[in-house]
Amino acid sequence: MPYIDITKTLKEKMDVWPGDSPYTYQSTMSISKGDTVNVGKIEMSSHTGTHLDAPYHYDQKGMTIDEIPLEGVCGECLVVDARDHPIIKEDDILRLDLKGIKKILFKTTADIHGHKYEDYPVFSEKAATVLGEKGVQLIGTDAPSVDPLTSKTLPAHHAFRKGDVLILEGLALHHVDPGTYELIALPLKIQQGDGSPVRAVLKEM
Ligand SMILES: N[C@@H](CC(=O)c1ccccc1NC=O)C(=O)O
Ligand SMILES: [Zn+2]
Ligand SMILES: [Zn+2]
Repeated sequence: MPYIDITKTLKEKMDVWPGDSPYTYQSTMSISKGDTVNVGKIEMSSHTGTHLDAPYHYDQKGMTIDEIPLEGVCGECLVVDARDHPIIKEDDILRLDLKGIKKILFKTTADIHGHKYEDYPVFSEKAATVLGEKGVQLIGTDAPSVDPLTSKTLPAHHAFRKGDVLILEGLALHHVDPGTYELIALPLKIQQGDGSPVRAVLKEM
């Protein structure tokens, strides 16, 4: 099977960031009611489920989601097992052979424990800085954020921003073995968007 789906399903009553817009899908036209077609209306936050942050999400001057280059979200990526790390620290990064690695996905315990928002693995500011310094251009996590729920300063987001590292969040990685794959995770082309849901897939290399 060449493609591995690493996207969370968007469904009614799914967990969202506390206080954020709930996900809803409503039928607006229905064949069973005599319409020619079935049509639905989706309402959701740009940060629901598996999504890409635009730098604009945490930096007023940052790139918006419609400006993200396609090569920034497609290409060779490394999936690493970070399941025994409640905080991904600088040492965890320094132990990795990142030669030539531009995209790296971190498989943590977040996905196994469901999309929980109270405690999920995060990145230390130093780990985020080192990833940028090593030339990584995109990181992905199965957690809903790279900073703690209660953070008001978002140190990891801003450290990734300084290193021009894009952030994919809410991945489904529980079924993915560590290794090298081709990643495709295209955001919607939302004008002035701060982020977007993506359909993220991995292809065996
Ligand atoms: N996935 C988001 C979570 C987040 O920061 C957020 C999402 C919706 C509404 C507010 C948020 N953050 C801070 O208030 C992120 O970490 O980029
Ligand atoms: Zn986000
Ligand atoms: Zn984020």
